[in-house]
Amino acid sequence: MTAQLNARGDVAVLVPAAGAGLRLGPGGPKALRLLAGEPLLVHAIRRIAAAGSVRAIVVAAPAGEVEAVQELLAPVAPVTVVAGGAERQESVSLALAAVPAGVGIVLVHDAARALTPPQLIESVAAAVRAGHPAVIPVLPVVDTIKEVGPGAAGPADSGPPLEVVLGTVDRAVLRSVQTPQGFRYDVLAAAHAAAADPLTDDAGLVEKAGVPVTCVPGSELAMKITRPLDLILAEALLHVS
Ligand SMILES: Nc1ccn([C@@H]2O[C@H](COP(=O)(O)OP(=O)(O)OP(=O)(O)O)[C@@H](O)[C@H]2O)c(=O)n1
Ligand SMILES: C[C@](O)(CO)[C@H](O)COP(=O)(O)O
Repeated sequence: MTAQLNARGDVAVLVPAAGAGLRLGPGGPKALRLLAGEPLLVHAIRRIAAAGSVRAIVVAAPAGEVEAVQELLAPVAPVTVVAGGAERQESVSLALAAVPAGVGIVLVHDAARALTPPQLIESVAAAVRAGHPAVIPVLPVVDTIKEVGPGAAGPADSGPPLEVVLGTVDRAVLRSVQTPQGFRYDVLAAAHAAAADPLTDDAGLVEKAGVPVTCVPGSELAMKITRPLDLILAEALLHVS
């Protein structure tokens, strides 16, 4: 059944879904790869549409797949589909240009975080609504983190030189960053308009503009499906998400 979005909602969600998924290996664009028989993008859109504040969804699809993605998502939820760009940041900018007038809050959410619960979408939106201009979900870093550099070359037949440790970073002040990342519409639009070099996330652009970015607790279910093992983990998580 097609989900209905909330016509009185104040949130638009941009879904960058145009990546190749090189780290996942061969098999076509990542957003269209199957998880339990359905494309990752379908899993992601279903969960976004279940978040009660969402009024509009704009998907940035791989350039050659716009019509196919429109057909794929039509039975899932009402979405606008645009062609994405060569970099994630460009895909987000192109989707931002298609946001309907009057939306106050924009969330940017990776299709690759396909199992993100609607509650996380709502908690990010609520923090923006409460007055924070930019909000990101984060998790603590669970491994010990080392700074490394190139080591000295070993014996001629021992392969490339191994890295050496330069120091141990204080992980207590580090966070692993997820999506959805939420912004006041004007803050995100200004940050993208001023963007020079591509960055890996939208909060990075907003930081550069000097706007404070606030953290809320993330979710293990919002893991990014990046490498082949992640697909296996995601399949195991489906019954709890
Ligand atoms: N040109 C791009 C690159 C990425 N993305 C999207 O940004 C999200 C996060 O990117 P990532 O997981 O790094 O995806 P890929 O770029 O596809 O992965 P890889 O680097 O392994 O190719 C994904 O939903 C991806 O589809 C996008 O819309 N447009
Ligand atoms: C936006 C993001 O998901 C935050 O963790 C991430 O930066 C996406 O891109 P990456 O190239 O996989 O870092």
